[in-house]
Amino acid sequence: MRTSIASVCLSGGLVEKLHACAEAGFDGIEIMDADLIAAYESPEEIRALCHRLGLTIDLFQPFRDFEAVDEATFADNMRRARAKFEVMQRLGADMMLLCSNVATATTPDFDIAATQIGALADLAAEYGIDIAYEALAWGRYVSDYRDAWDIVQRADRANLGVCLDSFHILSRGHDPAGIAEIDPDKLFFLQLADAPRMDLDVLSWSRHHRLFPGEGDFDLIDFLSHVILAGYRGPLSLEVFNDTFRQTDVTRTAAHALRSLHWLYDRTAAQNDWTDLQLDAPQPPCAIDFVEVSGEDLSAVERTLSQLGFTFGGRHRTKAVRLWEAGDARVILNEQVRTPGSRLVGLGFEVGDAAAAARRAHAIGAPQVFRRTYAGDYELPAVASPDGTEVYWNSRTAAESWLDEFEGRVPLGEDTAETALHGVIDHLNVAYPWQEFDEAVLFNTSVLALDAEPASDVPGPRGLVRSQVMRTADGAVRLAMNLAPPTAPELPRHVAIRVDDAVSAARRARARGLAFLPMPSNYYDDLDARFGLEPDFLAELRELNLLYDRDEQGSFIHFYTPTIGDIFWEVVERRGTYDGYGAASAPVRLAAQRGGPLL
Ligand SMILES: O=C(O)c1ccc(O)c(O)c1
Ligand SMILES: [Mg+2]
Repeated sequence: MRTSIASVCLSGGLVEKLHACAEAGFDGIEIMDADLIAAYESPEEIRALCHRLGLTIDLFQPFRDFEAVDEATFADNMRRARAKFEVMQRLGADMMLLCSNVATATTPDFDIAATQIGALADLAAEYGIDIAYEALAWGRYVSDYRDAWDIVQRADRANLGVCLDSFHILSRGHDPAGIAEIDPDKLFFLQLADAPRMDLDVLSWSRHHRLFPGEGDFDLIDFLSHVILAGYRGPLSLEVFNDTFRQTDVTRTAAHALRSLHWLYDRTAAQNDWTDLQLDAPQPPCAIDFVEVSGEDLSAVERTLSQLGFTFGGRHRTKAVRLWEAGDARVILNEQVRTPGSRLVGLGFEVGDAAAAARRAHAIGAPQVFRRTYAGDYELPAVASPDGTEVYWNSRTAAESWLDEFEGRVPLGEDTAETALHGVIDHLNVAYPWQEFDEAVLFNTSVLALDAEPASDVPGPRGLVRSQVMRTADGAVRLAMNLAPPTAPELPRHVAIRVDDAVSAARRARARGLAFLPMPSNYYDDLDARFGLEPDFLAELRELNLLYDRDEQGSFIHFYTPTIGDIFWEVVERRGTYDGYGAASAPVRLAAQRGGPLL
């Protein structure tokens, strides 16, 4: 599989973009005319640079508003075309993308369009150039790839074919099954982009909101299957118009872009049982094994954990690292760093095959993390997520476990076993700055093998907070992602522990002196209005600062600790088959965290 990327996906000048693409490992590039026009380097210099970097120029694009026009416009369009063919010849580019006319077309007659495009192809042939005709979703008379193919057939030139772009096809809901009808020799080029489902005019949607594969809602695995089964053998090229990616670090975006293609190709090959599969199978995690918090002095975190009912799980035999446990919820406190505060820096997953998970992650391009280990320590393979959080995998068994590295654990006595907190890590909640969010979604899909739930917007005191949960199908692992508002890029992270009885857990925590995040009294009046709760139950919720939600599947009781450093803790109880996160209470919680009387 050859990989390519349109220069429009990246930020900066053309030379910078070419360097970033080569460094990331792309095979080729689509050069956007606008990027060339704005460059001080001549076409010959760009050609030489691409050659030196080992990049092929797979496409020169776009050429616009050409076909189905009146005679005078046609003559001028041919003059324009000749000028661009001359530039392409100097560049050494041998395929031009022709977009369907969105502005100047005056006739819906496909024969006229075909005659004019045929003349363009004949002119291109003089320069040894191929024309790939693409139906833009908002084209005036041609907005469906099947119509573009119709016109290409009518024109019938050897150097004329179609360019398929997943955005234009899937945004309009056109069935990709029709790709099988196209002569494979006429499948000249393929552009791939994902996008979130949106209720927006298709032009704005395309120009601002395209995403890399795996980050949006399109079924690109199905789409790519159709294209490859139809016989396409050209490069897989990314064409993602997105305001964020055009403002972020070009090297990082290029690397991230290539990961999205590797992921897409791997999943498509796996779905079709193609035997040239090179990557290990994804390893969806079975559970969150631990979270790791670091800081030079974590005594305040330790106090909160102990008030919550966590018990001391031992001291690492060689490092300044301690373990706290609440049943199967494990927190590692790492004081080996010299940074103040406390940060959630790592998490561990239990998986079927940790080595396979790590091999796959590295093949997709996730950066490996090396941790200093000592003789007898377990080697947990790990990668760094885009925000720097370290993710560890382990196929822990009763016989062999990193837990054995901890000494001095306090066994639970008869009395403490009764009152200690006992649970599992239900979910983590992490906020991302706007420029890192989509990259994090792709990481969670491609490297961690999690699936995205539909995104939603939660009203917070500083505006809507985009919220997206990524999880395993069985819900055993859930990562809740928030898009931090630009004014608060460092929103605290939180860890939610699931227990069987959150009310008792809250009572015991309060008896141990835990300060809860206080909820406004109005919140409880509203709960009563919404749910008509038993007076005693409502009083208990109010007394303990508990939050509550209910839907057809069940109910949800939970509470929060105040924030320490940039982390806080949540205790949750899911009743029935409740599967949410108490979204209706989130605005109140966010407001309480910002202005609550104890903070
Ligand atoms: O938005 C556009 O104009 C545009 C241009 C070229 C493309 O390949 C495309 O998909 C869209
Ligand atoms: Mg396109």
